[in-house]
Amino acid sequence: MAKIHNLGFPRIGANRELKFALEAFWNQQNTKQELLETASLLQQQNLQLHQNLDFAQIGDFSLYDHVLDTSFLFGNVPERFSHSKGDNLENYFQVARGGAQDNCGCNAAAGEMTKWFDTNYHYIVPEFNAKTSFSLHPENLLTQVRLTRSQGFDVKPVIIGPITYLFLGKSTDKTNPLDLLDSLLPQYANLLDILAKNGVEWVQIDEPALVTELSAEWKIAYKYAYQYLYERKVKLLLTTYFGELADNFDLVCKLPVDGVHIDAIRAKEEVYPLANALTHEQILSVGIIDGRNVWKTDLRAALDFLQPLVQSKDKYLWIAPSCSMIHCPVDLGNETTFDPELNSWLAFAVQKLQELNTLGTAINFSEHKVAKELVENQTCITARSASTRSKNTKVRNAIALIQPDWLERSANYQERIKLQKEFLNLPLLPTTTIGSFPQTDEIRQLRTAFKKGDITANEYQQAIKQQIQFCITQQEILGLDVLVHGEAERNDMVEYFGECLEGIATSKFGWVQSYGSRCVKPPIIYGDVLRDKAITVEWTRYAQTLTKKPVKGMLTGPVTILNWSFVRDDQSRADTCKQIALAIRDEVLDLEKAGTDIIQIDEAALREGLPLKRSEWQSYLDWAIEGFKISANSVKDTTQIHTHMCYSEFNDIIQAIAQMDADVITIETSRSDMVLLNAFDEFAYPNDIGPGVYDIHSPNIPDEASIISLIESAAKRIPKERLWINPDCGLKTRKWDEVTPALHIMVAAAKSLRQNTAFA
Ligand SMILES: Nc1nc2c(c(=O)[nH]1)N[C@@H](CNc1ccc(C(=O)N[C@@H](CCC(=O)N[C@@H](CCC(=O)N[C@@H](CCC(=O)O)C(=O)O)C(=O)O)C(=O)O)cc1)CN2
Ligand code: MET
Ligand SMILES: [Zn+2]
Repeated sequence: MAKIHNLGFPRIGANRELKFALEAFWNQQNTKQELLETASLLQQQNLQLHQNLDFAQIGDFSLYDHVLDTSFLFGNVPERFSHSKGDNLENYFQVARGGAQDNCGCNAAAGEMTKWFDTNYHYIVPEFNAKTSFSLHPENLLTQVRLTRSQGFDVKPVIIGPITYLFLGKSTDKTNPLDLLDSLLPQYANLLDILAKNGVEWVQIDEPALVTELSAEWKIAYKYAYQYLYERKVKLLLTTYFGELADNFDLVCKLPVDGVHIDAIRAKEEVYPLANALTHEQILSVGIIDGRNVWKTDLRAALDFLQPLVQSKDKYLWIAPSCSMIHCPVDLGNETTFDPELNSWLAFAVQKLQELNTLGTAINFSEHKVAKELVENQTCITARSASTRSKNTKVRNAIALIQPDWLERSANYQERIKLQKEFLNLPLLPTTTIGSFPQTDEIRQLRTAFKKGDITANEYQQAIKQQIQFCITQQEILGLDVLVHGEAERNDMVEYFGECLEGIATSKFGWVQSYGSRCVKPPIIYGDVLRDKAITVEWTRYAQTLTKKPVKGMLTGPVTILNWSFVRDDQSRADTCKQIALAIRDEVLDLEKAGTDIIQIDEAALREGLPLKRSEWQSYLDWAIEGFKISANSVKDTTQIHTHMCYSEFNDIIQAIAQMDADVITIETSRSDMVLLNAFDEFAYPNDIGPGVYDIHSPNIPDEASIISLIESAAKRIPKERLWINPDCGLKTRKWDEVTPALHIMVAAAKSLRQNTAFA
């Protein structure tokens, strides 16, 4: 009998119940009690969905972030929060969101946030330094163990493994995180023993760092750590996901654990070799259902793939999704707007659990028992591959006609920028913003009313135009130099383009947690991508009629649309990227025709999309950069192309960024005190740069002196003639009463430097 199990389930709720409960709690609109009740209800609902599995996992639920939970589990709370007067939960949210008073009475900065491997999920980065010590706080986990066991489930706690935990953290001094291993391991050992005492047999210990390229010291640390944890009273299932083990394959095979989970979607070729390399009694857990995408599993193909393992591993075979399903929307059953054909191609988390059950029954009992499910599944799979819906001749012909000279601007940057400066007549240190202005409740409610049919398209458009007008007026008053329309018409920078392009579907409830209470609805790219009509031109044109200052056209780039969507699995990402690039190119050229002189193409996810293994970077960068160039570089020399990237660290890809040849790039630098600009300086990056001068993720209003000092510090690295002044990122998550004073101060700082003869 093979066991079936899950690695993790979405916690946000099918209707984002957790998001609303959290935000109400933070706004003091509900009590801690109410928040915890919602959380416990969601956990109960999730538990019921796991009834037919061999285990119910716990520890995958989190009120904010599972990495932050791990930091609290091991007592690793940054020192600046140690004076917090609140209870444990308040303290937890302070680390997540900032705001508590630190030792000197200042607002303590939130823990840094960064993306979880190559997903669009963001975690709170553990902080380490020479003084870091660990202590065990397993109470929450134990409560879950007891509660779940009392309902008759076999409980499998999920914890992040010690090496991945250290790997994900950052040192705030020069301490090597691995130096902390000796003090961390006894706490893990304690935890495992306590879990054993509470009736736990198996613990899932997540070590996704094993799919990255590890240096010798990290490999040694793996051996050391698992030797240390060897022969505890619980059994360990070492879970790897998001890619191949590659160089770490032998290492994993030799670790003294009771079982290994492998991602059979992304590391399919390694599954049989792993089966052969493990001892017969070691569990092999095969992640056969894609936890990162929304396509229905080909159950026949899965069964055929598993069959030899069923024979050879017998009861030592387990079956699971490839990774935790937190990266998947919750329930396809809630969707009402997909047509039946598309709907029949899809599976969200709830449906993936059903697929898992079907596979389990087929393997453990007989295929007869699930004959109906298997036939239905096969019908959908065959129909999808035969469908003409995913192929569009118009798109394929257009791709064949791409000319090499579309990828390069006619004149080089030096010549272009001269023309643009004359044409646009901008001052030294031009001020601008990254695109979005506050997405107020009013704007969201408008959109919801429009989508529900409570207001007409015309009423909606008029109302959005009023928002644009308000936004332009505010920017005029603030004295910004290059304006934006504010993106009020967009629910999200990626979803919006998904809604407007052919070959891409958007869901109604397909929410996926991005960080904390913030969610996204990644579009579903199911076919060839076509832009059959202009998307942003009318909004931009309208905004430009309201002002004499230039209004930047605002687009999301092809790589970012690709990386933040669910992507079709029947053609390469590179090919899909090229199709989106053509669609964006058409939009760029239409904007230009409509008189837009500055066009920004956001590539926030370009760097984020780098493969986990460095050896795969170049081939990704080749097609990603090509995609950007196709979309951007066919414009006239006088048209100024901007791009924006958040999430820092450009050192290792600066050459690729230079190849994009955007006239201006705006980046996130304020939190690093402009140190990130060193990459641009050392590489002698030639084009204009707008290093973010204040952090939009914080509600704090920056002060003028600190902005001036950041600009001066930037000017030491980049000639001032090439500097732009802007915030770090878009302002959509902020409130107007935060944005107005902050931008006022930013503009004042730029003006004061222009007048300062020592500077200008
Ligand atoms: N795709 C994507 N990935 C990204 C980013 C990004 O901007 N986009 N930024 C980075 C950080 N991630 C972020 C992710 C989400 C949000 C965010 O603000 N999300 C919003 C949802 C945005 C959205 O789709 N809004 C809908 C609103 C839907 C809604 O909530 N409507 C209410 C209606 C309001 C009412 O009637 O009261 C409801 O349905 O209940 C819209 O504007 O149309 C949220 O969670 O709150 C911010 C940053 C990295 N990854
Ligand atoms: C995550 S990058 C955001 C870019 C977008 N133009 C905005 O201002 O919101
Ligand atoms: Zn950004």
